[in-house]
Amino acid sequence: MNHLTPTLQQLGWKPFFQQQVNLEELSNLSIGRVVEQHRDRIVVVSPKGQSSLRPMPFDQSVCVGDWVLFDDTLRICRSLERQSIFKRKAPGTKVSEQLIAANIDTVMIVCSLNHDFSLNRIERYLAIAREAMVEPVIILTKADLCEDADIKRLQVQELDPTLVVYTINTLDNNDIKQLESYCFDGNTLAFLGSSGVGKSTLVNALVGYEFHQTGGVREEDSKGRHTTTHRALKVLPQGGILMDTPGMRELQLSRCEQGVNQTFSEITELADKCRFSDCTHRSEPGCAIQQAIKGGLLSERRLLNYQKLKREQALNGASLAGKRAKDKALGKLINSTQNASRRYKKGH
Ligand SMILES: Nc1nc2c(ncn2[C@@H]2O[C@H](COP(=O)(O)OP(=O)(O)OP(=O)(O)O)[C@@H](O)[C@H]2O)c(=O)[nH]1
Ligand SMILES: [Zn+2]
Repeated sequence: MNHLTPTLQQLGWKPFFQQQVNLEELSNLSIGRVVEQHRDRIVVVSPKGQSSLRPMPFDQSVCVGDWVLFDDTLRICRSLERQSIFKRKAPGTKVSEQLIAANIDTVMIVCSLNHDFSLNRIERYLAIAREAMVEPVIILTKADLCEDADIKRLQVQELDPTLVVYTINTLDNNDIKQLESYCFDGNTLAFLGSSGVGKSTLVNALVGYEFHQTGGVREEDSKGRHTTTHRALKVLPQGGILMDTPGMRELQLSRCEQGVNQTFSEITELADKCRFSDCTHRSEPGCAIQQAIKGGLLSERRLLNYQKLKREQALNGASLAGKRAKDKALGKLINSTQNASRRYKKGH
C-alpha cells in the first residue's frame, strides 16, 4: 500500500459520506480528510496527496477526522456531516466545549490490570464513547503483572455482555496481534485511557516502523516536559487509520446524558419500574433498583457510579448551557447597542 497517496477508502471514506456529495461537487471539488489543524491552516490528505487549506469562516468549525470538500484555490467549501464526534470540556474552564476527533469507528478503552484497574473509570470511558456514537472495545493491559487477570476481565464483561474485552501484555507481540483484526482499510481507531496504561506502547506496536519515520519522536516542549509530537491521524501499514490526538487523553464528561444512560441501560430500565416517578433509589418503598441490589442483580457500586456520572455531566452540561445563554444575551446586547448607534447616526 502506498501510504503517501492512500485511496479515499483507505482514509475511511464510506457510503455515509458519499451520499452527502452531489454529482456537481464530485466533478468540481476535491475530497480530503483533516489530519492536522492549526490556527491558520488545515492540513488534509486526499488521494492526490497532502494539501494545506485555509480555515473556514469561524462559525463552521472543522476538526481532525472531518471530511471536507475543497476547490482548486485551496478553499474549504464545506465539511460533511459526521458519523461520530468526541468533544471535551476545554481544559482549565468549566464552560466551553472543544471538538477533539471526528468520524472514529472504534475506540479502544485502555485500562491496566494493576493498581490502576477501576470499573468506575471503565464505565466513565464507556459513557464518553457511547455519547460520541463510537463502538468501544476494552483492552486490559499489564496482564503479566496481575495475578487475577481473568477475574477482572469477567468483572468488566459483566458491565455489558456485548462488550469485546481483551487482556494483554502490551510488550508481547503475540498479544498485540489479537488487535490487528481492527486494523483494516477504512477503519478509524483511537485509544482512550489514563496516563501510563500503555497507550503509547500499543500505538508504537501497531504503527511499527512508520511511526518512527513520520516523526513520532519524543521532544521537549517549552516547559521541559517530554511530549510526543506527530501527526494526529495516520494510515497504518496493515490497513486502518489511527487517530492519536493528545486531547483524546484528557477527555472529561461533558454533556453526555445519552452516553451515561446507554452505559447504564439496565438501571434506567429499572428506574421506570420504581413506584414513584421521582424515586431517589435510596429508601423509598417500591424502589425497583434497591430491590435489584438486594436480590444481587445489581451492584451498589454501579448504582453509585451511575449517580455520580449523572451529577457530573449535569453540572458540566449546566455550565455549558449557562455559557450559551450568556453568549446569546451578550450577542443581543451588542446587536441592540449597534442598532441604537446606527439609528442615532442615521437620525443625525
Ligand atoms: N509489564 C508491562 N509493562 C507495560 C505494559 N504496557 C505498558 N507497559 C509499560 O508501562 C509504561 C507506560 O506505558 P506507556 O505506553 O508509555 O503508557 P501511556 O498510556 O502511553 O502513557 P501516557 O503517554 O502518559 O499517556 C511503559 O514503561 C511501558 O513499557 C504491559 O502490558 N506489561
Ligand atoms: Zn427507585
